[in-house]
Amino acid sequence: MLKFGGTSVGSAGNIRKVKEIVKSQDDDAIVVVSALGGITDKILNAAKMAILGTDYFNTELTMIRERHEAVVDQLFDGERKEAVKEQVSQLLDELERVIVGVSMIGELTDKTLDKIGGFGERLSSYIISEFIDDASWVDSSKLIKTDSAFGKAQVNFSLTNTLVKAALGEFKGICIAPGFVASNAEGEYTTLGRGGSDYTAAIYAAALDASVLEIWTDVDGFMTADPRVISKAYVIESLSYAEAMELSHFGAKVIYPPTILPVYKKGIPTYIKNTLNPQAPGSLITSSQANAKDRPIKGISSISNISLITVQGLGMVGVTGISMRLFSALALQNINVILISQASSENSISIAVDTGKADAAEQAIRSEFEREIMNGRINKVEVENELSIVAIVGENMKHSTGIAGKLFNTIGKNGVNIMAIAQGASELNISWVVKNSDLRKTLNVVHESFFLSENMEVNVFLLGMGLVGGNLLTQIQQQQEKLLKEKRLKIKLVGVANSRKMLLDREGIAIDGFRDRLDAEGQASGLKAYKDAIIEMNIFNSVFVDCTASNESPTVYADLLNANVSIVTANKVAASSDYDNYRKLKSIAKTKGVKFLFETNVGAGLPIINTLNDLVNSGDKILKIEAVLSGTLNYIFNTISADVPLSKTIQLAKEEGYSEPDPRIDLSGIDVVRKLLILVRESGYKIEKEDVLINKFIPDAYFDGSIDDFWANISQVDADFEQRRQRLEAEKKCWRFVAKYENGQSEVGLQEVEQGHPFYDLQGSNNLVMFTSERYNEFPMIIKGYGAGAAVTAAGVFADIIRVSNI
Ligand SMILES: NC(=O)C1=CN([C@@H]2O[C@H](COP(=O)(O)OP(=O)(O)OC[C@H]3O[C@@H](n4cnc5c(N)ncnc54)[C@H](OP(=O)(O)O)[C@@H]3O)[C@@H](O)[C@H]2O)C=CC1
Ligand SMILES: N[C@@H](CC=O)C(=O)O
Repeated sequence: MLKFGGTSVGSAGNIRKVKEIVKSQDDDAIVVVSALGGITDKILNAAKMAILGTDYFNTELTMIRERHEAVVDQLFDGERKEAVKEQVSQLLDELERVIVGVSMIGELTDKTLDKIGGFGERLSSYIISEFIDDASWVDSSKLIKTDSAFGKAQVNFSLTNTLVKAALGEFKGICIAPGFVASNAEGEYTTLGRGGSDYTAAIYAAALDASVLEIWTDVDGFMTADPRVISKAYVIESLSYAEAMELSHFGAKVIYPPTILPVYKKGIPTYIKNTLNPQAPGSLITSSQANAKDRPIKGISSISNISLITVQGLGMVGVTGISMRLFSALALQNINVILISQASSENSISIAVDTGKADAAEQAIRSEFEREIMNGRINKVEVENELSIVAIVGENMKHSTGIAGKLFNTIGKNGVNIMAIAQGASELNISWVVKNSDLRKTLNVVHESFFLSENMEVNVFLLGMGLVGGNLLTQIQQQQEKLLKEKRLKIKLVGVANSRKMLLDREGIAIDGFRDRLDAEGQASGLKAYKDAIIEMNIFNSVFVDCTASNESPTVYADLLNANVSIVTANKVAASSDYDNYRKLKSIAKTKGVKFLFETNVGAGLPIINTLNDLVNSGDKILKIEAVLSGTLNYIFNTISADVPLSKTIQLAKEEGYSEPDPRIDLSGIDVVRKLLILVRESGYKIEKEDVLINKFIPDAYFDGSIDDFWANISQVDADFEQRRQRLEAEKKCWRFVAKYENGQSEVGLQEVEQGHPFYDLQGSNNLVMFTSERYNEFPMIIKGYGAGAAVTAAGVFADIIRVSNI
């Protein structure tokens, strides 16, 4: 038993493929076909136009005729072509007569719609039966008998089975049959519902005890999720009837849901195959038990444009019959309830319905419970629109504990609000309601967290692509493949911005040539615009990476954290801002389950903050911090000599990429104050920058003007410094800019350090931190190494980004 859908028969080229597939069968075959893709919509549209009294229906009819004639022209030659055309033309004339009739009497009943709705299948099945040599044709409308519920008739299976068996039970060869069409006891046309051709094929398959049913469509099979939303979705090799039924109900439009029941009852294996890619293995639906090794969930599906109606009232508690009245009222209005969720207190019940039916549903409920609403026993009938239902489906969920916990934890961490939840006792399906705007993110996060996808993805929004940001991108580019291969971690750049422009692409921005693309395609930016765009994009596992030295960029952190975007920052401004702000940011991150990481704020790529956190978290108490924390200053004091004056060393530190974009931040001691503040705070103490004593070594006057003034004047201090340097050299001492915290006292300043002191041999731009703690007391813990430089800093930022992924 084979069935080909609208796209599969949508053109002459595809019909040729259908013929090849059918001919390659080594058994007898009944082949059910849909109308040429899009034709049924056109027919129904023509009818609707006719009743509206517009002539547009003629245009639709002409297009329908031309499409069929073109297919016939391409498939047939000579006399055969003329004969087929003639037959097709007669069917189209008949269709036209009915539609003209509709236009004349101005009435379009469900019965008429059923009469004309099946013309597409009658036409396509006739053309294909003529095109496949030796194929016969059978009229499904004579064999599939239904009641008279025009539009979505119910099949009379006992009569249908008898008729199908009588007509085709002994059939040998290839027989083509139209899908979708049926008839009632009076012989009037009925139809099986949109998508009903699948159902037709399943009805034939079950009646004839077919060895297999193949549904040929335009996708490779049931996918783990909608591939238009989740690029990593892949084909599910095999699934049970129950799983297929659940997935198709929840929006996976691969198969028409009623199709499953007849084949399930007879245990007929059913394949979903792709006509346009026949070699692909497809999906197999069988009754075989789920394999214990299978993933707990097979697929994720969703339905959009849902409304949630909540009926609430203390007067509902313990009152029998409320649910019965609610659902009867809806059933009377022919309203399908897609999801039900009830609080165990019985104080409220929420139902999800198609938004198109929401008004009618609300009215039905209000009128059914008019008395209870009047007397206050029911105090709320609330309708929320623009929602979606998401469902995860898998037989193996019942063998795995913690699925729901993991599911809702992951969704929650990504800031998606769940508005209602339903899970059947069979544990085959967990469904929940989210806002339409959260749908894409929800699907991605769920797909990812259940490892339906091979890789974990972290989506990076970068701010600032100067020295550190630029190096970071190069490192990501170099390491991307290895991380993907060995850690299954995909670092995806989805946004870049500098102070002028931003470039955003949820599918990923190639790092090669991104600067040119930012210039050419980037939109005008600003911090607020970039932040709003990030929140608006609402991408799962997002991280905002701040590689600027901006005082303003930290002002967007709180909003981003609140929107469940993690922050990784090389910028020290936030963590060294007011203590309350620092605490607030940490607290939002904690509440939202996202990360606020700033390891590079102290010692660049050195593992200082993480080590400090480990000490404190494991119960140690920091008693004293002594540190050289400025790469720039250490470099300056290691480089200054009789030949290289102070002003030149500052310039060199900038060129080496050690200094802040504005080196006055280093020279004034502000950079070290920021770092000390962060260390003291991370040690668990409250401190503000005003609490730190600064002993400056360059007079304030040099920092007051513009940066150009600074560069123009700074050489004035060279002579004095050279004198002081000579004295120091004679005393075999060196300068170190030291930060110190002890007993609540904090200070930073220039110190003259003697040989033998741990700071004395600190070379180049290195940093050194000594933590004296309760545990590391007699011998303090020392962390030492490069404390500045774009490459090591970028590596530290990179490590923080990887930390966000928790791998
Ligand atoms: N160098 C080092 O050793 C270390 C540096 N850091 C920190 O790393 C950060 C970056 O330093 P570095 O790479 O040297 O700086 P750069 O000056 O080289 O780069 C800064 C980048 O930030 C962008 N930028 C500046 N202001 C804004 C803004 N308001 N909005 C958007 N983008 C902005 C700049 O863009 P535009 O060109 O448009 O102005 C530029 O792309 C600093 O906070 C520094 O303290 C931390 C540890 C060590
Ligand atoms: N400018 C800073 C860079 C690292 O934080 C320094 O010199 O240490």
